Amino acid sequence: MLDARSTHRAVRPEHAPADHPPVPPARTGVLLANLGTPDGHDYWSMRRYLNEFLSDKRVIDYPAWKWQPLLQAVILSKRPFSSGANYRLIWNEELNESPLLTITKAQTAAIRETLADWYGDDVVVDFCMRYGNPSTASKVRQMIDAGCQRILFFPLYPQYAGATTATANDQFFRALTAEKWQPAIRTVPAYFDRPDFIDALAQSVERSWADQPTPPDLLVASYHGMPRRYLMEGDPYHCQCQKTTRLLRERLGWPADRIVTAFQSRFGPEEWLKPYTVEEVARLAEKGVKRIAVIAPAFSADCIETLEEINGEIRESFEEAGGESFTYIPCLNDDAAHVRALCNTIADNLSGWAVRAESQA
Ligand SMILES: C=CC1=C(C)c2cc3[nH]c(cc4nc(cc5[nH]c(cc1n2)c(C)c5CCC(=O)O)C(CCC(=O)O)=C4C)c(C)c3C=C
Ligand SMILES: [Fe+2]
Ligand SMILES: [Fe+2]
Repeated sequence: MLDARSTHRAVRPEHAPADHPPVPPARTGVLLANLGTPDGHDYWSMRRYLNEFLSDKRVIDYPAWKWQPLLQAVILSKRPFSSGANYRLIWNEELNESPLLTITKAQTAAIRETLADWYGDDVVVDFCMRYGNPSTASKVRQMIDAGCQRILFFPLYPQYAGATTATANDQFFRALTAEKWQPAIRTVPAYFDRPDFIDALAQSVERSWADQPTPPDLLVASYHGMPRRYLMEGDPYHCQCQKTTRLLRERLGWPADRIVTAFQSRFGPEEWLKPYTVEEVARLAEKGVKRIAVIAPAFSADCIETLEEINGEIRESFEEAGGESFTYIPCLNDDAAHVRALCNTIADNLSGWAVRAESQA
């Protein structure tokens, strides 16, 4: 939804004949993007969503002649059931939507409110998904209808990956090909190394430590994985994840051995980035580590990979190997320090496009 407080009205230009289309006053759009969500956890909703997701060449780069028969005949006949059952465990029944959608709506509302204070109604804020709804194309259309002659596109992934940031940008640029009047465009790059983002992560760790009478022995930073081959072919995601851990550790003032980096969510037969979180937590427990906390710094919002995989499968792996206390530190979601860091990131990238009310005064 675009900003309801808007006073902007479309008008017909003075020179124009009666049938000239109305031209809305110029505005700037900020379009947030996250990964996606099925419309429901039933078989067909899951199949539609997974088909769109797993047919994306940025995610799975095998040639279509090799991959599509396997995807259509084997994977999409089974995975919609198993994934659907996992979604059912975490589904927001009240709103009938996935947690990722609920949280993205809350983030958007909080960012909209802050940017309205900073820029008034010249800047409109909305969100879209790469897969599923609301689609990127539908939101690009709405923004152009609302008069956005400039759009700042912001994929909500702290670290760059071809499978996330680049494919979100691809979809955005594809949507623009349908538009007669293409707005000026900027895309927001990875923001994992911003001090305000690292500070928001560190505060969430400090809160978790303060909440427990006996603090955890160590922190596992668990990032979504990807095939190791993608790293070898030039994807910087691995390095940006490692650097995120280092910056977080430095901000916390901790020694190197108090944080472990690991990668989760392996999919398919290839080797992925290692160590695998599910194995690493078991190894730690076998070595005698009794208390761990897990944080997921690659996810800007909790989703199936955090709520179900980390807090389910990975927790079980630790406990079965002898671990005693497992704390999951939630994603930053609509936490105030996170919203502030995202708004600062947006403001930096809007420089020269929009003027903040404070500096106008
Ligand atoms: C945070 C960064 C992410 C990277 C990097 C990433 C790479 C990547 N993912 C797959 C395959 C799957 N991803 C799945 C879910 C999923 N992935 C991310 C983020 C990243 N993926 C998120 C936020 C989610 C959760 C979405 C949600 O709706 O909650 C899944 C599970 C799909 C399912 O069964 O529901 C798969 C499979 C690959 C192959 C890949 C690297 C190339
Ligand atoms: Fe993924
Ligand atoms: Fe690296």
